[in-house]
Amino acid sequence: MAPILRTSPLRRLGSALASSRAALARASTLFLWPCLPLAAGLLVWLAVDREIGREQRAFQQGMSADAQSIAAGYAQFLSRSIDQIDQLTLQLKYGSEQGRLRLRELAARGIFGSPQYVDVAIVDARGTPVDSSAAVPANASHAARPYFAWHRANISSALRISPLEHDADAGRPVIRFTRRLDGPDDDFDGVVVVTVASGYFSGYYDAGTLGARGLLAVAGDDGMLRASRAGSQDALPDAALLARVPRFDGAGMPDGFAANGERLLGPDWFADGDRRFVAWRTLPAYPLTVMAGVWENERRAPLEQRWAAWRQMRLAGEAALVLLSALLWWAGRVADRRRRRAVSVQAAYRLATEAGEEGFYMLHPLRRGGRIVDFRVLDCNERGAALFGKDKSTLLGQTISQNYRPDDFGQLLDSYCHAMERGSFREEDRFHPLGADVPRWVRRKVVRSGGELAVTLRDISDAKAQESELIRLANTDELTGLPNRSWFIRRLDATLADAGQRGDALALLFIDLDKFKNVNDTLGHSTGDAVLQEAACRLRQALRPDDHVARLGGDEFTLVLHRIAGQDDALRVADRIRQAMSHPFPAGESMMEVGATIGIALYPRDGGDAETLLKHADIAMYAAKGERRGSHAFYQPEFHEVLRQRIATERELAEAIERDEFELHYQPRVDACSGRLLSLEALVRWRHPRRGMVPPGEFIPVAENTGQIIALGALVIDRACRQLALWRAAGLDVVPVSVNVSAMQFRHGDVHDHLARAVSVAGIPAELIEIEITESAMLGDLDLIRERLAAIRALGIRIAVDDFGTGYSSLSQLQRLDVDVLKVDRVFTADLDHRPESQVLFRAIVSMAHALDMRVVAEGVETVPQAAILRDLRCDELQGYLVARPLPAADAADTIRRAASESARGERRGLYRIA
Ligand SMILES: Nc1nc2c(ncn2[C@@H]2O[C@@H]3COP(=O)(O)O[C@H]4[C@@H](O)[C@H](n5cnc6c(=O)[nH]c(N)nc65)O[C@@H]4COP(=O)(O)O[C@H]3[C@H]2O)c(=O)[nH]1
Repeated sequence: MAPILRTSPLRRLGSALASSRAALARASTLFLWPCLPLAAGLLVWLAVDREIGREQRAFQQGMSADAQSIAAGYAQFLSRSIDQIDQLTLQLKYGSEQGRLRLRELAARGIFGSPQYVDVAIVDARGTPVDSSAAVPANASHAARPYFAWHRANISSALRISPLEHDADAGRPVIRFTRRLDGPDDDFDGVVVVTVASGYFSGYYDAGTLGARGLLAVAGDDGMLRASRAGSQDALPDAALLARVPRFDGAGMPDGFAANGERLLGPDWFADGDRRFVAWRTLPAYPLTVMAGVWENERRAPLEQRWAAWRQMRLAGEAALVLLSALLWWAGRVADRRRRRAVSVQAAYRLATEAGEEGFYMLHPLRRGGRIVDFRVLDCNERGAALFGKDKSTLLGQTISQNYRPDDFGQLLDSYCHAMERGSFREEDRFHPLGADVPRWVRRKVVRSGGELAVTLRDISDAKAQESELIRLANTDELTGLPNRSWFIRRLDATLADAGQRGDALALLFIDLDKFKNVNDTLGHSTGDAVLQEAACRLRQALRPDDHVARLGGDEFTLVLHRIAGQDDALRVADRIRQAMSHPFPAGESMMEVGATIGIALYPRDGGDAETLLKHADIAMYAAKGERRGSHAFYQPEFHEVLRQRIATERELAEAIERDEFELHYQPRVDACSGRLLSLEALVRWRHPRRGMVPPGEFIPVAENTGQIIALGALVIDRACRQLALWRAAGLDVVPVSVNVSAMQFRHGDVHDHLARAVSVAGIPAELIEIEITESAMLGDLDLIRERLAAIRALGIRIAVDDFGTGYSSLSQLQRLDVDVLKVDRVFTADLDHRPESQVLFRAIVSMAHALDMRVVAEGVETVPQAAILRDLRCDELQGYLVARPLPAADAADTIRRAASESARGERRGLYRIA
């Protein structure tokens, strides 16, 4: 009985957790995994950007620092240089004002030897150079020059620095540093002019720090350049590099330029359209501002290359990550589709099986160290849970090991692991979970589904039971309970294979019940069945425990004797069986002798396979039966000939009946006292075309076995009636003729009709015919038999019981059947003259028969003493060789004639004479 357990809150929480876990797993598959590469890509992207940005900043800072330090150094250099020039102009001023100055001499002494000095001159108040370090043209005048005018107009002794000028004599740009000369009254007395090549100021340019296209420039407060250098080439035209010159006049600094500063100036500042990082410093003592510009492109180029390489690598990496993401997304979708399909299949399957016969389970493998050690029930239907004697909520979440005994679990685990590896398996197996009282049979189907196992169980116990029953029925003879032919053949094959391997000998006995046909024909099938059951029982008892007996069909049995030492073992068993079968069998209300004939084949002598052995044992049985019923025979190859003969006889007999190759002989029956001819018994003979006259003992059993006896019997009746008609037509004073009717013929049922027809066709009185039927034909359904006999008697035909004493009919039974004549079997006659008890028996038969109003005929009377005794015993009629042998029709006619003439003469000699 299944334990009833309610769903616990914990279990509900568990299933909620399980479903959210599944949703999480799905979200991971569909979104998380594909997003991870994208996120990684984004991080890489940002990291590269960040690094590039950091490098850019560092680069700018570097450029700024460089530009500033260059500008600072340049400012110092320029301040120092101008300081020197300032000092020089002061000295010249004082020297000139004191009249001690001789510039040419100083120049000659190399005072102005520095290359920056283009010229140093003293100009008088009219503008005429009065002294000069260089040669002065005759008409040279400074009067028109801006600085001259300025000094004349301004009473200032400060140093004046001119804008950049082109000195035609020097052929290069120059800057003139001038200072006013004062006269004694501080009136204007001229100007000291120091002309310096502007290239001197830009000589500070260092390609190592400023690069190939860096900038050095000096601008005045007036916004005009004093010196300029772009790159390593010092060339005034390069001053054009600065498209715009910032004004550093300290008064409000346009464009946001402070006195000292730095800035990245864009393309609009430079004629070449490039950008430079420019730092500037205003000289504290002079109205000049120096500018140092670092060319960004040059510095930036290697960095740009590196950044470009980084960006390319990043792009490739991003592409790979996007691809990976797409792949993961695609794989996720496929996996999700598969999982959903599996889930929907699972759901559909569960739905389908929910109301069905099958138990359904989804099992999740549990691993330890990578090895599957158990399975957990993820899902199941109610039917599946019921197979374990549980309700579904209880079984869910449990492991298989919780539900099986250790041994069963071990086997099942192996099978399930096998399915996890191979994909699927199906089997039929005993199913005995813990809690189940009895094991059941199940058909188990196991299919791997994703990482889990889908298992279905169908209870096939009923089908198995039916199958076993069918197998049992297929292998068992229902009537006797013995194994049947097909089981026996299979078993025999296996037994022979075993015996062959071990070198054993065995015997196969083929047993045929001798008179079974008779029982069946006369007593009906139910009696026949009882005889077969009794025979089976006796056979079982006659066997050793490990020998096998089977019913092949009909009245044929077979048995195998294992491991026999020799032929004698088989002989002993055969004797025991014959003995067992020789006892009378209960047949209806009486007993009946049946007996058995046995054919024996030995392995390996008579055959190596089941079919051959069985055939040879059958042939041996046939041969034994041909020899004598109730005997046995070991198989001999010559038996084939016997069998062949028998088959030939059956065929020939059929042809003989068709061609009517039979004739009747007639054996007289005479009065026991007078010897007068009373009747004739018609006995059939087969006039065989080759073999000559064949006695009935050779073909009547064959005809009975094959059923040909019915046609043959009809033929005999016709022939006897015709003969009587002929004899009557020939004027003979005929006596009644008795005809043998076999048990089968009688049971067949149309004897009455045929007799009536034959008598009528022949045109003879029915009283001329008598039928002889054996005791065995009278056994069975007495009412039916009496009915039939009464109908025959109603025609006027008398009934005689043939071979009385060999069967088990009783006289009282015969009385009920209204029998007219009792023919006592010749075995009783034969014993009369030497066994006194036979006479006692005979006397009893006679007196009882007479009491029942029956006449008694003694068969097989061969001797005069027998006849004498019989007469003394008040036997009514005699038949036997003593009187006459069965006679051909012509001889029988003579006998009739003789008997009639004797009768007419009133002689009382009769056909025989008792001494
Ligand atoms: N040893 C010995 N034998 C004697 C003596 N007197 C008669 N016989 C034999 O005993 C048999 C008597 O016939 P049955 O008992 O009906 O026994 C018959 C009968 O059962 C059967 N049979 C013969 N003709 C027919 C027939 O037309 N129909 C049927 N159903 N059976 C027949 O064949 C059996 C044998 O017939 P038969 O060979 O003709 O053998 C006959 C006969 O020749 C004697 O003094 N000593």
